[in-house]
Formats: sequence, C-alpha cells, structure tokens
Amino acid sequence: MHIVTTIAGSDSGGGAGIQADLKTFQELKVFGTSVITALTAQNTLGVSDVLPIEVSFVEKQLQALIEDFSISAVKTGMLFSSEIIQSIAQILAEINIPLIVDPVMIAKGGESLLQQEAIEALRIYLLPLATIVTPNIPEAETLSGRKINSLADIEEVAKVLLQMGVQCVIIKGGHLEDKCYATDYVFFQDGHSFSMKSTRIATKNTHGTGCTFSAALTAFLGRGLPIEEAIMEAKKFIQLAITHDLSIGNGHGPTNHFAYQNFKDSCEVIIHET
Ligand SMILES: Nc1ncnc2c1ncn2[C@@H]1O[C@H](COP(=O)(O)OP(=O)(O)O)[C@@H](O)[C@H]1O
Ligand SMILES: Cc1ncc(COP(=O)(O)OP(=O)(O)O)c(N)n1
Repeated sequence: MHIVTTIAGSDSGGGAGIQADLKTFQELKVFGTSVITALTAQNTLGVSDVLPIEVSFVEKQLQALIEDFSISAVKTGMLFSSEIIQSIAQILAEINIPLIVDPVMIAKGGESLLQQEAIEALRIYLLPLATIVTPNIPEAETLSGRKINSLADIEEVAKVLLQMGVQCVIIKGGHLEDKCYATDYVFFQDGHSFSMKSTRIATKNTHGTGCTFSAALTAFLGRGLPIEEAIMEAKKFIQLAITHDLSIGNGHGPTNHFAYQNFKDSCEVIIHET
C-alpha cells in the first residue's frame, strides 16, 4: 500500500482542500494521510471564515506522520502563512520524498487563502524543494511577478519558476480565455516541455479543480508512475471529474471524484510536444 500525505486546509464543503485530496487518494487506491494547516467555513457559495492552526501543531502533525509511515509522495495546498510555510519546508528539506506544491492563494469567490507576505516564503523556502509546482494563471503571474497574455509569456514565466529550483512546472490553463479547450503547459529543468489539451466543459461546477488535479498527481507519483505518465493521468482524472460533475450546492459545485474509476477508458487528452 502506497502512503501519501496532503498538507492543506480543510474545506467544510468537501469539494476542495483536504477533503478533495483524501477523496482523490482513496479513488486512486493510495492510503491518504493529512496535515491540516487551517479550517475554512466554506460551501459552494464561498468562504465565510478561516481559522489557522497553530504552527507548532502543524509541525506536530507532520512529525507524527514521518515518524511512523513510509510516505511515497507529499502535496501542499492552502498553507495560509509564511510561518507555516517555513516550518513545513524545514521538515520536508530533511526527507527525500517527491513534493507537489499547489500554490493555493485565492478561492473561487475571491477570498484569500494565503497571506500576502507568505508569497515570498513560497518562493524562498518551498519552491526549491518542489518536484512539481502547479500554479493556475493568476498564481503563476504572482509567483513570477510577470503578466501572462500569450504562450510566449507562459514560457517566460515557466523559466522564472524553474530558476527558483522547481524540477517541473505545470501552468494550468483553466483561467485562459479559450472557449473550446482547457490546456495545461508542462516544463522540465532539462528544457523538455509539452502541452495537454482537453475539451473545455461548460459548467460552473469547478470548485476544487486545482486541488483535485494536484492530489491525483500526488497519488500517481506515489504509486511510482514515471513523472510524465503521472501528469497525463492526473489530467484525465480532473477532466472526467469536471465532465461528470455532481449537482451539489447552489454555487460553484464540486467535481466528481468517482468519475475516473467509471470512465477512465473514455477520456481524450491531446499531448503536443513543444
Ligand atoms: N471548464 C473546464 N473544463 C475542462 N478542464 C478544466 C476546466 N476548468 C479547469 N480545467 C482543468 O482543471 C485543472 C485545474 O485548473 P485551474 O482551474 O486552472 O486551477 P485552479 O483550480 O487552481 O484555479 C486544469 O487541468 C485545467 O485545465
Ligand atoms: C481549503 C481550501 N483549499 C484550497 C481551495 C482552493 O481550491 P482550488 O482547487 O484552487 O479551487 P477553487 O476554490 O478555486 O474552486 C479552497 N477553496 N479551499
């Protein structure tokens, strides 16, 4: 049994954060463990409050897992403060486990999930340890300090992030203004890059897409899949979860974490080597 860990915030609405991660891990047959960094009072309509967990208790959770389990991959999501980022980075630096960093900053409704001053901590302490970082377009712009208006901008931003020490950058295209396709761009340290294109689904039920994608990536890497295969399979997981969405709540509903197991042979992702 492969054991993986998510370090993230709790979403009481169950569509994003720790809950999305653990559901995804379960569906992909890895044993999920968790370190909770913050509680959010949240549903499909938005986040009404955030309660950060004390840094020393975040550390205790992570230490407890490391002491007992042989963890094969770790992901981070909502980290909230620079203190939490620094403390978990210090612990993660001492263990050699594939690390997927989803640099969660803002919820769909615009509520902040990361303090402004913590952005620099992400750059300095966490990104140099990351195997993969998975920013959406606004997060990639914030981390790099550059605007994205074209494919050339995406390539430039990826270069900036690779220079921070990340091994692989995936810039997710959910926020791009392409009505037909949702395209993600993948860049490696050795210069290799490719894009993954899937049909854009016309739905408002996209709450937790980033969390779910990075959790699937963590599960596949934790199971030992080669990195490129893990990335492509994670894209299929999120595509199916969005395609077969559930009608839950009155706002931006969650994706369907059950879909991959039922429909995985019926998903097309177009890979384009660049
Ligand atoms: N409407 C959509 N149809 C298909 N795929 C989508 C759609 N919206 C987002 N995605 C995919 O979901 C994943 C998460 O992307 P994105 O929404 O950009 O991240 P985040 O949730 O962090 O903002 C990416 O693989 C992206 O291409
Ligand atoms: C607790 C918690 N963590 C992360 C998010 C953001 O999730 P994401 O996958 O980026 O999806 P949206 O919220 O943008 O739909 C969250 N909302 N809550």
